[in-house]
Amino acid sequence: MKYISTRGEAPTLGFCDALLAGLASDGGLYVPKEWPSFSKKQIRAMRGMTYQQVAFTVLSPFVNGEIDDKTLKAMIDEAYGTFRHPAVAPLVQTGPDAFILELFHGTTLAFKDVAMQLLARLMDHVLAERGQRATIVGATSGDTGGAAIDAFAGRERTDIFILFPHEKVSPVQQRQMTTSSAANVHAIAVKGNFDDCQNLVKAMFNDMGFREKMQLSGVNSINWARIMAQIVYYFTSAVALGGPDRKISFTVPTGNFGDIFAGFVAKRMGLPVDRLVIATNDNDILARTLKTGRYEMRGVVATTSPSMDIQISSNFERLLFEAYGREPAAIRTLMEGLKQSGAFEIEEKALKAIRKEFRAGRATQKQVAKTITETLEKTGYLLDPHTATGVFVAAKNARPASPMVTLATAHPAKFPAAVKSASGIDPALPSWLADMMQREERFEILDPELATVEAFVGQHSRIRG
Ligand SMILES: Cc1ncc(COP(=O)(O)O)c(C=O)c1O
Ligand SMILES: N[C@@H](CCOP(=O)(O)O)C(=O)O
Repeated sequence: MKYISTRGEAPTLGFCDALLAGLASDGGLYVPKEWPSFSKKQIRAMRGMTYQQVAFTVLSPFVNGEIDDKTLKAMIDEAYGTFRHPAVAPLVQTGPDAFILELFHGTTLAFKDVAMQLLARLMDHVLAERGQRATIVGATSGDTGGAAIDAFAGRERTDIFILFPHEKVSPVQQRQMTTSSAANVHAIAVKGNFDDCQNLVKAMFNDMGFREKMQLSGVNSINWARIMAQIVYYFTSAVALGGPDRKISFTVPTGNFGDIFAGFVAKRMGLPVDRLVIATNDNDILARTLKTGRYEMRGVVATTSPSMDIQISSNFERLLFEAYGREPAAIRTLMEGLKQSGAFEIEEKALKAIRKEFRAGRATQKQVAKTITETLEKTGYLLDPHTATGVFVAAKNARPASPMVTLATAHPAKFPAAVKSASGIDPALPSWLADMMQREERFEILDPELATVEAFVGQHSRIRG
């Protein structure tokens, strides 16, 4: 399997090189040259497999033998051995056809752990084999940062720098990033929003001198391996509900479009998926885009689901690439428009292709709070605000007698203020995080300027700038 850039001007890479590259050198995102596919018989054979076995089956075609099977299996076992639920990603039924896919049983209580625990092991392995080191830079609206720091803390071959929006993440999210005692971990509070953080990370990658000198690598979902690992739970959950012999719908709380893009890939790989529903909060750029065909940035508003307070939805570029028939020139034009004017129009044919695959809806903060209250009253299930966004939108897009799975992307204890105000319940942190709010914090506050951030990374990475 080879990997190509959505902008068509970066070298084609194998799996291990794409893994270390993160962003392509032309500013695009790597995608597999073709989608591997499974027959119904092969998908049926996943019934009764463990999560780890399905992961190996689904990921193997992407890794393509660049890591031997025994080593890959061991990494998968170790990564998912860190999860606190034996099923890794269990399903909970909350209505006759309504299901919640719990993706928060990892160490930092968000779906990011699913991919990040594997990514850290994959990177470590490839760097060790090559005798290389890497400087990892990442942007977070709250969850990716904690998951990445947990997965990479103390690793000998990597230094990790996580940029988060100052005073715009929940206290639990912040402390998951700022209380690590590992010397290779650096949390940076940027005076700006998540889009500023993400733009700074992309700008560091696009500064070729800095990129090469620091041997930059990325752990955001711009890195193909993140998406790859997230495809697995679409297969495990669909198969548990009778797939591939009936179609399952999924609603995904969406920000950077990585998680739902993984669902799109699962469908491309042969999984019978009925509806794929994008759920946004008040930062509804994706819902507006599907309705109007115009991707248009507006100011980010702070909501009770801060991890989805995003306007520049990176992985939408991967979808555009598919919708435009994998034509990189078209993607270059669209992305140039976004850079110049903060907007672009999607041509009719591509928009039709997107609308064929996706639906979208938005939940206001009031609707999110009401969904938390009512779901608790009706089912006894306590939702976090991101998942509640999904549950609200799922209800509007469900079909009678057809299973709808909403992805539960975070544990309610990560967002206690919003959860308590809607439900009256103060969700407790699990035992391993119980002293989190008492731990000492260590982080740097920086202006959102490329030179400032590069100088900080250059001074503190063990690969000296
Ligand atoms: C809790 C939570 N839910 C949903 C999302 C949205 O996921 P994605 O960015 O993959 O669309 C994020 C982060 O992006 C998140 O942290
Ligand atoms: N919500 C995310 C934003 C970054 O998303 P990623 O999936 O591209 O890493 C976060 O929690 O940081």
